[in-house]
Amino acid sequence: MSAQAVATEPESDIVIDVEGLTKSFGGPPVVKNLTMQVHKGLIYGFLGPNGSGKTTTLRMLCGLLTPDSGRGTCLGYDIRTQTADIKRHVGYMTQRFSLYQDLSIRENLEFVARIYNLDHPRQAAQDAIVRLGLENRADQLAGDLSGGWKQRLALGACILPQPELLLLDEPTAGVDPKARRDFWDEIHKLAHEGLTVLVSTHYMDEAERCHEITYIAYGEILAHGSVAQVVADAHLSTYTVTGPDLSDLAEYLKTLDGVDMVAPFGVELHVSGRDGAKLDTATATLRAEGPQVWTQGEPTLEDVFIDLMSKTKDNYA
Ligand SMILES: Nc1ncnc2c1ncn2[C@@H]1O[C@H](COP(=O)(O)OP(=O)(O)OP(=O)(O)O)[C@@H](O)[C@H]1O
Repeated sequence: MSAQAVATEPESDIVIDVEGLTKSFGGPPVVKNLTMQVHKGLIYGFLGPNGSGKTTTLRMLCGLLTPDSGRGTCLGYDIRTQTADIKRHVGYMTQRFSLYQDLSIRENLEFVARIYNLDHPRQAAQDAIVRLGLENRADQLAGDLSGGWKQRLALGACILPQPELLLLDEPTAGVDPKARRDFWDEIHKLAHEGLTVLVSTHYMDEAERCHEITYIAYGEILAHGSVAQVVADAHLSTYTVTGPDLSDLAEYLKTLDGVDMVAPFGVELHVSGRDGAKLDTATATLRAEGPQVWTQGEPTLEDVFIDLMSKTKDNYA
C-alpha cells in the first residue's frame, strides 16, 4: 500500500472533518468558508433554496470536487490528496436515475456488483434484492418500474459495495409519500448499522427524519443542529390563524412592522415574528376583535425555513 493510501486513524467517531471549504465556478463563491464535522452513523441533512450550494458541498466533502481553498478529511482520508481512497468507501445516489432501463433489477444489481469486483456478484445482488424487498420484481425491467421502486433499486446499487458513507442528493424527488417513508425506514436501518448518510433535500418530512440538519443559503450555513435545536435557535413566535378571508388578512399582515413571516398551511395561516413582543403589539387588535381565531403555537421547521429564506432574500436582494 502506498503512503498516500494510508488513512489517518480517526481519533473519534468523526467521519467528516472539514475547515474553511470555499468553491467558485468562475463567478462569486458557491460555497463560502464551510467548516463542519459529521459523526459516524448519523443521518445529516442539507437544506436550502435551489442553487444554494448543497450538491457542491456534498461533492467536496467526499473528494468528488476539489475546493479552491480549505482542507479536511473524509473517513480519515485527505479530501484533496486521497480522493481515490475516499471514493472506494462512498456510495453516491445522484438526482438522476443512472441504471440501465433495459436490464432487469437483478441484472442491474449483478452488473454493479461486477463493476465493483465483488467476490460473489450473484449472491450480492440477491442479498440486496431481499434486503430491499424487491423479490417479486427482480426480473422486471428497470425502465418499467415506478419512481418509488426505481429509487429503491438505485439505493440497492449504492449499498452493494457496503460503503461507509452514503450521499443522497434529493433522493425522493417525485416519489409518493408511502415510498418515501419506506425509503427512510431503510436509511434509518442502515444508519443504525453504522453507515453515515449525507442527504440533500427540499422536503420538511425528510429533514425531520435527519439526526442533524444544516440550512445553507448562498453557500453559507445559516442554521445547524437537531431539528429541535434549529427551531429553538430561530427564536420565532408563531400564531396559527383560522377563519374567513385568510388571503386578504395575509396580505395585510405582511405590511405590519413586527410580522416577519406569513404563510398559508392548508386552511390555516402561520404568522411569525422574530420579536415576540413586537408581534403581539402588531396583531393585538386583530387577535382581540377577529373575525379570525388566533392561537399561539410552536413554530414548525417549515416556519423556520421560510423565515430563513426570507431573511436571506432581504440580505441578498
Ligand atoms: N460544474 C459547475 N459549473 C458551473 N456552475 C456550477 C457547477 N456546479 C454548480 N454550479 C452552480 O453553483 C450553484 C450551486 O449549485 P448546487 O448544485 O451546489 O446547488 P444546490 O443547492 O444543490 O441546488 P438545487 O437545490 O437546485 O439542487 C448554482 O448556481 C449552480 O448553477
